[in-house]
Amino acid sequence: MGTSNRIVLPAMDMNVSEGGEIEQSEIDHYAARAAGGAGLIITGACAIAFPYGAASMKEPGLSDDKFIPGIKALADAIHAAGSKLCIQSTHHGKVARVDTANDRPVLAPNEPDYRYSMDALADCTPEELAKMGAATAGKQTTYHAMTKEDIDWLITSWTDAAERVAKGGADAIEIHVAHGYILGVFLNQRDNLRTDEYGGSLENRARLACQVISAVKERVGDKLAILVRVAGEEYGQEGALSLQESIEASKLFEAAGADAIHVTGWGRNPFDNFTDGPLPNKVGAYLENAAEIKKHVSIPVIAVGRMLPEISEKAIAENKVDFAAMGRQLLADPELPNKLREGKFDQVRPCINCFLCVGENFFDDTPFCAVNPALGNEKLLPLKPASASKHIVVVGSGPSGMESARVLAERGHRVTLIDKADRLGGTMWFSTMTTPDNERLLRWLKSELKRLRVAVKLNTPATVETIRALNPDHIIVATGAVRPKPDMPGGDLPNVQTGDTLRAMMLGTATAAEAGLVLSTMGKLGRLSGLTKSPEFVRQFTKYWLPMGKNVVVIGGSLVGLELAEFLAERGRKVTLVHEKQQLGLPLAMPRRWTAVKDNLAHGVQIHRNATVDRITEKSVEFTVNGEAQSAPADMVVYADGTTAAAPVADELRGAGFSVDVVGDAGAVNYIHGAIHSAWEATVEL
Ligand SMILES: Cc1cc2nc3c(=O)[nH]c(=O)nc-3n(C[C@H](O)[C@H](O)[C@H](O)COP(=O)(O)O)c2cc1C
Ligand code: SF4
Repeated sequence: MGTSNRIVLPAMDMNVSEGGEIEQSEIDHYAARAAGGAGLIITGACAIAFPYGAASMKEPGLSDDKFIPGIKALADAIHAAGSKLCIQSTHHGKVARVDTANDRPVLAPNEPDYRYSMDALADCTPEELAKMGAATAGKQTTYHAMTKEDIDWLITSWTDAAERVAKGGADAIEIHVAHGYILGVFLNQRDNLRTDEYGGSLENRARLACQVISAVKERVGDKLAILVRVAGEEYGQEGALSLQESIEASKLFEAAGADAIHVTGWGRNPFDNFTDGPLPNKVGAYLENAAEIKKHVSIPVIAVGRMLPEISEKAIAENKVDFAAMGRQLLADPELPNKLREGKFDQVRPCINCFLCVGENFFDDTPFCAVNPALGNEKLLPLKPASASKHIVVVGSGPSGMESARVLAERGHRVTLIDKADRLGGTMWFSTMTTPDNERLLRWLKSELKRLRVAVKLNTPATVETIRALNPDHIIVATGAVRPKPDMPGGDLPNVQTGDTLRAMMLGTATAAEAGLVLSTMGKLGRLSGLTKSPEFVRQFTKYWLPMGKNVVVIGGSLVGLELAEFLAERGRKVTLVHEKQQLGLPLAMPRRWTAVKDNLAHGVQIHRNATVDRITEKSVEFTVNGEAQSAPADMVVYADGTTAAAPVADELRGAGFSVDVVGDAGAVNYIHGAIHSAWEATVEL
């Protein structure tokens, strides 16, 4: 059931519209978010001049009447679900990869003089680089400085596109004046070096956007509301669009006929600044900019950028902004608005800010979601009840075990979840310390297990006897990976920890809260005199944190090692990261990987790539890079490599005659995304 409310689905391209035609799976995707209660659905970018100015050949087109039936089918589905439809309209300008792919010069105000650093690409695999460049392989982007005729063509194309949007029965059109697309590039003094009436002053730079807005208003203003998407600020380069300029531009857009301003953000370098904008790491990242713009216009303002429900509600109640757009959160849980309306806050599946969805955009691929396997496959929802209810035992309470238990219980099976540890969460519990967003997922999974009355038995190792006593019809083994000590000279020294021993150390005697306290206060002891009075804190601190010493060497710079290195360095340790490959941070999504590498360097982590460890001593790690022997001081060594899938218990149980499936890292190491997806696949039809 859709409804009128202040929650907006912002544009997120699905990359499925082959040849510009809106696909049924895309309609299902948006309709699910409308049925989930979002008041307004904004489509992903649609190309006004498709295929010209498109980012990909899978972007919906608005350039021909043949696209109107697709818009109509989408509008009907959204309206049937009780929501409103807005089509985002764009010309991608300098990021129009389709133009480069077809040897067409891309439109620009002028030949750009700004080239960004490509250093981050050193952390992409050859496969990723090939996929990223697939459409434009071997092609050189050339630019065409727009003439007055090109400008007239653009305005006409935009108004014709808007007319098709209106004929398709949509309620609104969003005109994109941000994210490095053509109108955003004209607005920016670093990109726009023109000396005619379209360059120079802010009024001149905003002229093209204003002309598009007023031409669209004149043609279809009685049928469509006009939203304008603008960056409240651009990050990563001095002299790029400032908040003050954005305020002035928004006033001009209002005067030109805009009915609402949608405030986003933009990082100037897609490799260095992507997690500043357009996809922020920070909660409520653009809210203050949106609030500031709202003070200067009289039309509604939409804020986006990790607008979590709690901050959205407050911001709207305080009249700071009028609407909250929630992108990734609605990918993770399309039912979020309905759940909030019904007071089921605990039931909202959280986005863990992993950037995997948008990572696919770099490859012109369809986004998938780490925590919502039904994204792009909405027909699978709601979950179908099991044809016969069985008793299923799930072994292991990491994300794959908990997700298996959740799906099975939701489908009507009787589920018992056992774990040898004394708490739920497996390695995810540990990862919540370095990656706090994972804590939200853990909390949600726990509360779902409670709601669905899954029987949880902790301190219960899976042996043939314990399982036999439970008498299950089927078993899901989700025991996670193993992390052996390093097989190298000195690998068994007491100063060497693996993910498993570190976890066991924390699990052994600390409660989650205590361990979290110890870790989160590392290095800040002097400022925490109140806490140091707690005997438990002193005990934990003395036992775990002090012996770690000042110098820590992390061996292995994949996902875990990279995040752990930053975590320790942030808390005052002198960290050296020794990594055997070139690319750091695999398999983190590229934008998050790039940021993590940058943050490690900013925190002073000494990074050695392509390094082979020769031996570990009680005080150092000796390694070789390009034939040169090197040494790093080490009071403690954390071995973050060598994670291996293994499920010996599955073989044992199969040998005893049980029916068994293996999910998560026990079957194939793929972290939270792999854990959730493999659990879903094993259970959605069981
Ligand atoms: C997979 C994906 C695709 C996106 N595609 C677009 C797009 O086509 N046009 C656009 O203006 N923004 C796009 N965005 C940015 C979102 O509209 C939104 O501004 C951003 O995700 C920040 O909001 P959030 O933190 O709520 O996700 C995309 C984001 C994601 C995650
Ligand atoms: S893939 Fe990750 S960032 Fe994207 S919506 Fe899902 S959980 Fe959030």
